[in-house]
Amino acid sequence: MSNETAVKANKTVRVGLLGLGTVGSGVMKVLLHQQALIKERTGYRIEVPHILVRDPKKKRKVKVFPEQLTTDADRIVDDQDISIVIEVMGGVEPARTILLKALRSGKHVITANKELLAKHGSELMKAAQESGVQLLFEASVAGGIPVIRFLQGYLTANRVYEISGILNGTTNYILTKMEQTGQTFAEALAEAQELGYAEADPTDDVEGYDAAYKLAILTNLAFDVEVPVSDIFREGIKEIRPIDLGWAREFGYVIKLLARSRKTERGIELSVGPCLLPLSHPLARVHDVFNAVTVYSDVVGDVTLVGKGAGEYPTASAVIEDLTALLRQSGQVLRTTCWQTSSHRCLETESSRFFIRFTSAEQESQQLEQQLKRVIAEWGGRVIHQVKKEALGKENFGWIVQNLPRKRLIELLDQASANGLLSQQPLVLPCLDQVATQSRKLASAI
Ligand SMILES: NC(=O)C1=CN([C@@H]2O[C@H](COP(=O)(O)OP(=O)(O)OC[C@H]3O[C@@H](n4cnc5c(N)ncnc54)[C@H](OP(=O)(O)O)[C@@H]3O)[C@@H](O)[C@H]2O)C=CC1
Ligand SMILES: N[C@@H](CC=O)C(=O)O
Repeated sequence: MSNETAVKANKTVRVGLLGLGTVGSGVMKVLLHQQALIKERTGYRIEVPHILVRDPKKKRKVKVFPEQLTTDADRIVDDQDISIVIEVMGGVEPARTILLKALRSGKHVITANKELLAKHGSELMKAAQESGVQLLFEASVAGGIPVIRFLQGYLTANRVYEISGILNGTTNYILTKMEQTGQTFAEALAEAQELGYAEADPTDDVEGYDAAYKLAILTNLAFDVEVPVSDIFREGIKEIRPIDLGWAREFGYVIKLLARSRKTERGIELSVGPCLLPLSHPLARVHDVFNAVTVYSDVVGDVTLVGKGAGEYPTASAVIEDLTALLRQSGQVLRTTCWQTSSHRCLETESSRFFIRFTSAEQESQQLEQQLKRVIAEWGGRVIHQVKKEALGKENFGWIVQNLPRKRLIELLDQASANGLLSQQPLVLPCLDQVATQSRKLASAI
């Protein structure tokens, strides 16, 4: 049915909503406030008869009728008049079971749940394909940025070689606040939670799991491989201190939690972790809750998409885009070649420069500095930037070391620690000075 015919026929579509937290409330508010616009553009009026929640008595951020709320998922899945289910409840179970049931009973599914997709995407996609319905998930990666649609629907004649991006809003917000306002990690995290950016368990954000789930989804779409999340090299930001952010800037860098997936001759390099980006890097200016994804492909070259990566409205916007795409019947044009398993090797991203921060034990500063520099030189490495700061009789050192692999640096610092020369856990972070040179080389071969 064309939009015009649908408008004339006053068509209504009934949607079941699973979850009424940050994202669910945003979805309801957008459906309410943009009702006329959505109807004008799709021809449909949208009704949400049932919303699944855990606690119907809880105070809500959006006005809903008590009879809309339910704790029984079957009221949605078994309702023949509901043709689309939106899942914004999070977690693996019971979301997985409910969505499989919904797909198998012929309902289209829209989800923002990256953990579920990263862990059970192939199972859900198979159920959708077998039932001839759509599984859409734009909101699962980078909030309001249309990166899923870009990978599924735009790069048909391109081969993607690399994806790198800031995929977690909470950690980008924390790092930005720690550097720009001097807030502590705990203060900045509390603000990110208050603003609705963080996951129900913020460990997922700060330990890099959330970004790893998103990277697994993007890798799947870009390279047609199913990557187990456990194969992704992952580090979080809990060890980053304001001193690291300050020193990085002194050396001409900014620290970001970067997610990277890169096709190489040896396999796919995948990593999520804090790293130093040169201030001239396109992602170095992406702050606060903003996310950015750069996709390197052979025909189009580099494309960077930037936007808000978390929060009520940017995420709701992506959910509603999936919904309106379904209503305009444009879901079918998307490539569905995702979640195919093929052989691949997951490797850690390599780097030729590392930032190290270490603290001497009392009275050991000089010996430590000399010993580390001697061993670094013996192993063929070089300290190219250095700074130090004394505090309470101990010396904090920040160095940029060139030409030594991470493994060697960790070995070196572990040895110093075993010899009683260090007083705290040291930090080792890669510097990403070169942007996708491998991809550029391959791209130029076409
Ligand atoms: N927040 C964000 O910025 C973004 C979130 N996402 C994803 O969207 C999803 C939702 O996130 P968010 O809105 O922040 O989460 P919230 O924790 O704010 O909301 C979750 C909602 O789901 C309901 N719920 C959770 N578990 C159950 C259950 N077992 N049975 C019934 N209801 C349940 C909760 O009910 P009740 O209210 O009664 O407790 C709540 O309404 C997650 O997958 C998240 O990763 C994706 C992009 C951005
Ligand atoms: N917790 C996530 C929410 C969006 O995916 C984030 O901070 O990016």
